[in-house]
Amino acid sequence: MDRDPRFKSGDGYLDAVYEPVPNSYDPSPDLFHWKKRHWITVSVDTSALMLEVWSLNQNVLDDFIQEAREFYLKRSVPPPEIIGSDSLLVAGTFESDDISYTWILEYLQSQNIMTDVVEFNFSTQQSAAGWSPKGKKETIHALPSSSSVHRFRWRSHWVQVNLYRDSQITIRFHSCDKSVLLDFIEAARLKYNEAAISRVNVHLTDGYANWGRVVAKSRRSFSTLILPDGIKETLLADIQEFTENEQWYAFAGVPHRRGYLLYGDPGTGKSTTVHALAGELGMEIYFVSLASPGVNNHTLGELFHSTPSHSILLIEDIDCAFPLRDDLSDEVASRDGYRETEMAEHRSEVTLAGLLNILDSVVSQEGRILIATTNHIDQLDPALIRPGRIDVKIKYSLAVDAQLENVFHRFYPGDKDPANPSGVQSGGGLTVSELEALAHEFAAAIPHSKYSIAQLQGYLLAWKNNPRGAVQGIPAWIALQEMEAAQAVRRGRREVNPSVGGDTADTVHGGDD
Ligand SMILES: Nc1ncnc2c1ncn2[C@@H]1O[C@H](COP(=O)(O)OP(=O)(O)OP(=O)(O)O)[C@@H](O)[C@H]1O
Repeated sequence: MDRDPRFKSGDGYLDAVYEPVPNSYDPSPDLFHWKKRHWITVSVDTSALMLEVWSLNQNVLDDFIQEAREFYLKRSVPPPEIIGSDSLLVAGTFESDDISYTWILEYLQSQNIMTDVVEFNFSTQQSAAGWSPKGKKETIHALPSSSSVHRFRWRSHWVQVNLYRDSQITIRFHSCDKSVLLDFIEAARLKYNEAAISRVNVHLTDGYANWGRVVAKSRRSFSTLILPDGIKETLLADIQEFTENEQWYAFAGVPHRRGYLLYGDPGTGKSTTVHALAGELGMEIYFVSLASPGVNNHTLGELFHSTPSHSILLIEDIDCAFPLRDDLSDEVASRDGYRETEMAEHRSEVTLAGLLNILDSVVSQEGRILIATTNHIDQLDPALIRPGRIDVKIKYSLAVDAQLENVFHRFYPGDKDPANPSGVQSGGGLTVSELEALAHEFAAAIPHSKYSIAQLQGYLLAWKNNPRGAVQGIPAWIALQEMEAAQAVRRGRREVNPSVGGDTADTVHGGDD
């Protein structure tokens, strides 16, 4: 008897289909009493199973199949391994160069499956993905080695996971309902975002135009950023305003993109700002260095294109990428011989024209936030930093008054400071007003606009828990800095002109007169 399928596939499982019995079918049947009411014979051969219900009521067979189906759905034994991809079951593949791979990997990790795995690949690379020894700080993490297969129950469905080492995950559901797969992906994405609240993910390029490895860094509080008043608040508000006003951009016919340039002396907090901003805004950082091998106009275009919106594309030290003009002229080169050598070392395959094209390109993601950093804004071509490409420029300077006091307070917050609930670094047993006075003294003893926060932090690290010592040690430290700076200048001169050799060279010059 050939009948239309009767069972609905709302749960995603295949419908039961009634087929005519083949002529050659002749297995020896088994008879059993179902529900103490109906006799059923079952005949099984290698390819088919035939049921005969000893009743004139056709519903008995339907009921029996329905019950078998429910039994199958609820069973605790995993279904057989699914091999190949020609099955009717719904499947999804996640490649390691896409962020969804990380969502799925971390989600699988959180589901506490793969307990039967005995072969691992270990890595000490910083990452949130992978299995770490329980209770230990994540210094090492493991992934099941190549081609492992795992089956587990997710919500009411059986799932099969094929993990191909570091490159691909395939998920197959024992269902043909696509929405189950989409629900699974959404659950993984939400879980990932939840966990990301305490960290910032930095995506790095794999050298072949793809975003590859993800480095998870712990989130840096915005309050630890020490900048002159108003700078960080203004920057944060500007980005928030940008992300919330997509419709305005569409209405005004302006591409929904924004570029920021953070420029200024080394160690003044440019990279730290990007890191803290990403944490504050719940965004991920996509980091590319234009001077990296393999990064050229083509690969950079691809990377721009595949950077998701609502994330930060960070280009650090953008000036290292190319000389002032693509054709570095003699005039520019001779202006600063030292710089010429530095540029030759870092010469990028990305050209200025190429970068301008990419920045303006229509294939660039909408909602893109680009942040570039440089120590040498004067080396950048004006075309690169015109509005539309770079909309906001922020200067980072060496530490001034308020910053000096601020960095001191960060190191010695005082035991009772509410901003220091952990009490990690104390105020050395001093009262809040004593620490205030020392912070003033510290700021007064250091010349303004001469040292970076990074330098000062380096100094203060040597005086952990000893704020008085830190203030008293300042004159000696400054003397040391000045001596080192003078030596560096002499070394720089020698590199440009080897005939100039510190004290000896001065004497030679003296002889020339
Ligand atoms: N303004 C700042 N606020 C808080 N920490 C800072 C600040 N400036 C520097 N630091 C500290 O100094 C270190 C170096 O800072 P960062 O890398 O952000 O400097 P940078 O301006 O990006 O330097 P470069 O131009 O050399 O890349 C970081 O560890 C950071 O903690």
